[in-house]
Amino acid sequence: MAAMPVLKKLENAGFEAYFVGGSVRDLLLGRHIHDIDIATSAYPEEVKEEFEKTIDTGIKHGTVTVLYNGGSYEITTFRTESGYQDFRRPDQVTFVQNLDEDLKRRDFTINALAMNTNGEIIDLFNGLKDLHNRVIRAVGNPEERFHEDALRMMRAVRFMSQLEFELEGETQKAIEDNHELLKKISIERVREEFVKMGIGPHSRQAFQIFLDTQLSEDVPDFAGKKDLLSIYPQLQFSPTLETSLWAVIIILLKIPNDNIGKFMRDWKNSNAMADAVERIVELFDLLASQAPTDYDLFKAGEATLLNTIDVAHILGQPISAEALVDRYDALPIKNSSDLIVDGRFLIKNGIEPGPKLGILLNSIREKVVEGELENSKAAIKQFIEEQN
Ligand SMILES: Nc1ccn([C@@H]2O[C@H](COP(=O)(O)OP(=O)(O)OP(=O)(O)O)[C@@H](O)[C@H]2O)c(=O)n1
Repeated sequence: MAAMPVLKKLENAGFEAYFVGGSVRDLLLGRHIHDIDIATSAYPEEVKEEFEKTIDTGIKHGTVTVLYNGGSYEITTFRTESGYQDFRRPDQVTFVQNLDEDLKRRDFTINALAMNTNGEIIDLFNGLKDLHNRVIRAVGNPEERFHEDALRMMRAVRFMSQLEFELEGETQKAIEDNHELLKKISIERVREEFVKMGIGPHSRQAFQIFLDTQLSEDVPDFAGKKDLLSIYPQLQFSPTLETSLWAVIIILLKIPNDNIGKFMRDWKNSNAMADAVERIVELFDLLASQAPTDYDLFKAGEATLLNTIDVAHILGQPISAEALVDRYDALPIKNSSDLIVDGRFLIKNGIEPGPKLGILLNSIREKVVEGELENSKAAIKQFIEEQN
């Protein structure tokens, strides 16, 4: 790891230092590491003495950002948090001289792992076992962890979705019992976790837990809308882009067109995001008003990065995967680039490369566009054989 020299530098200066949190978890899962957090026994002033380029990111909370060898590292003094205010951020930070106390204050076992300069993992709460079994479990008493920071309940469902993990029973129960604490959390912080959940690979499963635990009832705009939102976990495929996620949510919640801008602003989205989402919703409105063909659904899916089946589902015209696959081959084409075959297909079917091939391909395209020939490999193959 290119970050190792940073740990070694702190160690050489006589301090303890460990990689902690998400980077250790993601390293062990083989995931991309985007932020490297380091916990150390050194106080912020001592960290600053060791490195030339530093930024006082959160000096009161013990965090200094260090720029070293082209990388950026958040170095935080071992700490516990005591006296939480409004179930939000720690009110008071107490620096401690050992790693154990620091790890104890963390949210989930898989986020409470540390790694030292020898690459050894410090695992006080069986985080490795939970990583292996793909489980999100609160460190220690889940109620306490959620009272310290209620956002952690959203983080639980976000990690489920992002990492494709299950939620451990006691942790889930504590969310069910304490979901109302989420009301205290700012929409900006909720938004960040909601979006990560919504575009993660396991978002439908996580969304189901978001609804089942009643967390959704404590989120503005979602309260009392469980019935409408319950379509989301039934989608065949989940959004991979923020714009698609918001469009799906707005369509499911039946937000009137005039209110989309306000809804997007209330959720602290940018104007560009709001505009993009409005365009997607307009497309859905258009389709809903004109009995769309399979082709329209397919193209709308392409435009919104959703699955054709989901586009149909969201429009209230459910179609099964089997039915769609049966009809897929026969989709009429409206655009020449949608032809199901190309020159290589003609060559494979006995047409010599050359001008004749080009002419034949053009005439196939014209016939398909005119609806005289089915856009399927079988029909086109038969047509080629008839021409030869
Ligand atoms: N409400 C929170 C937020 C963070 N943490 C701890 O601080 C670490 C870093 O937090 P953060 O950067 O927000 O999340 P990551 O776990 O690193 O995940 P990612 O960066 O992938 O979002 C977490 O791993 C966890 O140990 C916590 O205990 N409670």
